[in-house]
Amino acid sequence: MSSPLRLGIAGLGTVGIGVVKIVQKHADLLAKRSGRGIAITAISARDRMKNRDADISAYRWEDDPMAVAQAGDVDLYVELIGGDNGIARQSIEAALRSGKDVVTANKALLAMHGQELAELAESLGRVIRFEAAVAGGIPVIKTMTESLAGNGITRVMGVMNGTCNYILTRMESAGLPYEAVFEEARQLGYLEADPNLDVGGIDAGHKLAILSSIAFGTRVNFDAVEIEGIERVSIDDIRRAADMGYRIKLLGVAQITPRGLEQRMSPCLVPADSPIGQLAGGTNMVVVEGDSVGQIVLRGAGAGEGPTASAVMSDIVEVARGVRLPVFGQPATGLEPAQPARTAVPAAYYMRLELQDKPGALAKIASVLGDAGISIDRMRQYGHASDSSVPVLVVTHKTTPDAIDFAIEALPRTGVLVSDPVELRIEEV
Ligand SMILES: NC(=O)C1=CN([C@@H]2O[C@H](COP(=O)(O)OP(=O)(O)OC[C@H]3O[C@@H](n4cnc5c(N)ncnc54)[C@H](OP(=O)(O)O)[C@@H]3O)[C@@H](O)[C@H]2O)C=CC1
Ligand SMILES: N[C@@H](CCO)C(=O)O
Repeated sequence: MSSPLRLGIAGLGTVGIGVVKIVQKHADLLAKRSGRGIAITAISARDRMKNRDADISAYRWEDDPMAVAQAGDVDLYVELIGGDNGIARQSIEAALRSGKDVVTANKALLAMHGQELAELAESLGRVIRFEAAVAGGIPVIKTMTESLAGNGITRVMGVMNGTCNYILTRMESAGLPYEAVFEEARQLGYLEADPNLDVGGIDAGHKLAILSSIAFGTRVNFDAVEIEGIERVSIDDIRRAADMGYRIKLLGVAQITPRGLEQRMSPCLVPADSPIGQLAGGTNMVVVEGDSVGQIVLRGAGAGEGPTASAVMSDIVEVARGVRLPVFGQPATGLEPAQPARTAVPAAYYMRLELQDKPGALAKIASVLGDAGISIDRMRQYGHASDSSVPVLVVTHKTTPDAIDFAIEALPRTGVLVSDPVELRIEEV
């Protein structure tokens, strides 16, 4: 057997300690599968005195991750600190320049600076692997770069933020408003330190931008992702959508169109009986469509110690085996800058309107939709919300986002709405 692969791990939080535990628990199995031992030599985190839930006394402690990144007795630098810049980025660059390969779970960093890092790594003959960065334990990066390498990818979509999926499914099952479930998620420790990364759709947008790059051979471009979070999803919409056979999911969709690359992360309605509609709690799902393979559906835990460390370990074993792949599946210098395109693919839409209960109100709504070129598929009026208002639901036939924008702007001018109209795209999944 060749000499062991020596790891330097920076970041000993949820994921870092998970990796330490697997290295310790499965030393023999990992050595057999890799053809060489896997040994931790150096570690770093902020607080040396913290109880780590694993015995780390055998490893050399460094206060500064840069010392791990540049250590002579480290072959592979495992960055599990996080953050889209700062020490995570500096230490990865230092490790590459010191002749080390890198494994990371850092989706924010890859979404923001993936292209520069990939070019640096490849110019130095190094690899960066990041299976854990998208959908935690689900092996989507390897599936796309390796197993689907023979396919033209036509569409990638999925639910890629477990916290948002937990909030949305819990709102429905418990009949609780968004604010109450958000607080519950905070108590359970599901939210990122900055909760807006989760509920604002940013974390999921990072993941979608990474997948787009691999799928379409384009430079990762997070700024071009159209993002809307789940904050405006109300319990009313969840109930009404359910009545009509739908569930609301924070859904990411990326596809190449003749106008350019569409990437959007937004709350959408999906059929309740579809695989995505059935996805409950913190679970993730990624759907990839290829021109030869058809549709692939991957489902599993998108976060947490075990699942995320499992994905990190798969990268470590890949490096130990001597597998060397370009960061985004093809040489970084050959990745095309994609023309960003605003979503224009037509879809059906759900609209919830709170109307004054008076003669002619519905006719005015129908007239605005007609003027916008929107055809109504289904319309349902509910019991009175108050003495003077009534909720009306509309499901449109397929129409364009531009037509919907036109209608949403025009509807308040009818003078029959008692609150702002709500519209959500219905995605075919
Ligand atoms: N948690 C999850 O389920 C998932 C996480 N990820 C990604 O994995 C990475 C790690 O996440 P996670 O383990 O949850 O994060 P944690 O917050 O649990 O851990 C972060 C670790 O980094 C250490 N750290 C922070 N700043 C510094 C610094 N300046 N110098 C040295 N060490 C530092 C912390 O030290 P100390 O412990 O002393 O405070 C801690 O050990 C992130 O990129 C995250 O996005 C990806 C998928 C899922
Ligand atoms: N905050 C993320 C963690 C995993 O990336 C989520 O909820 O999915």
